[in-house]
Amino acid sequence: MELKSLRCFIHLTETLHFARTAEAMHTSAPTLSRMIKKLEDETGCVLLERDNRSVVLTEAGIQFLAFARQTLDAWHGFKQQTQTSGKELKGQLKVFCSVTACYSHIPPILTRLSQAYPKIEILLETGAASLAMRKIEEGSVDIALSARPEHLANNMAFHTIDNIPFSLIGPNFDCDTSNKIKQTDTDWQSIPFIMADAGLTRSRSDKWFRSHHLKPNIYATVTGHEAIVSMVALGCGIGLAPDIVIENSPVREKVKKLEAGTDIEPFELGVCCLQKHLVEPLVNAFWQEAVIENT
Ligand SMILES: CC(=O)[C@](C)(O)C(=O)O
Repeated sequence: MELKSLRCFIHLTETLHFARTAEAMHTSAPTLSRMIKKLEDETGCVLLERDNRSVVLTEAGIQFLAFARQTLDAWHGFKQQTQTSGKELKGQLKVFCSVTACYSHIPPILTRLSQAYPKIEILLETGAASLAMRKIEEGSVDIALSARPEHLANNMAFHTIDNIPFSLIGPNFDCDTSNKIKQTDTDWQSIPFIMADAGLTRSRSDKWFRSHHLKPNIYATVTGHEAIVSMVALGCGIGLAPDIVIENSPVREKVKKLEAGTDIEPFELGVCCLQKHLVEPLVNAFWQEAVIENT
């Protein structure tokens, strides 16, 4: 039985969707199907009832899910312990953050960590900020820098390292969008909006529209704050993005902050992992270095 199959099985019990889990676990739907079939052969049980339209966990599947979780936790614990030889920490730590956080917040943490523990190997994965929590929940990374979500799951540990304002931005050059903004009595509803697909930015954008009694005219829905800034810089519309992303963007000169967005609440950027992983030496080492930043 392979650990990867267990991880995929756990993920599949959450999505109940082969294509979505296959994509998230970087495999194909047929391979995932074979993996599940193999687990069923090995356990001698039907774990999931599936037809063309739905996937349902069986009673045996529920029991196997508990087994899969315990096995992965035990494996995690074992790896972390054996990697701690004497006082010197070594081994791999999977970290996730946005490309922006790689420039803005990760460098001092990694510098301190590598000075204190030169044998820790950091596997740094970058991606849309909105993916961080899911990556941690599904166990594909150990620790992440993330925005504090509106509802923090109670199995998550989160420590704030910075407070970051959001800004509403528009193009800083002559174009349809900037002309519409310039009009007296701007009709915000007519201006195309570059919308975040998920996460806190999505909910803050929805909230901004609601509080101004407007319906967004969505030009594009994008994943990743960096993409919002670059689409605004192309003149496609206006959008909401964290200041840190705007300031670190190579196209920052092409966008400007709009007064209309000054009422949007800032957010907390922090270090985040599963509560139960906080005791693991490598996770804890990273956590400590991230927390110092703020004290
Ligand atoms: C939320 C977060 O990770 C950042 C740094 O603000 C971002 O990339 O958007």
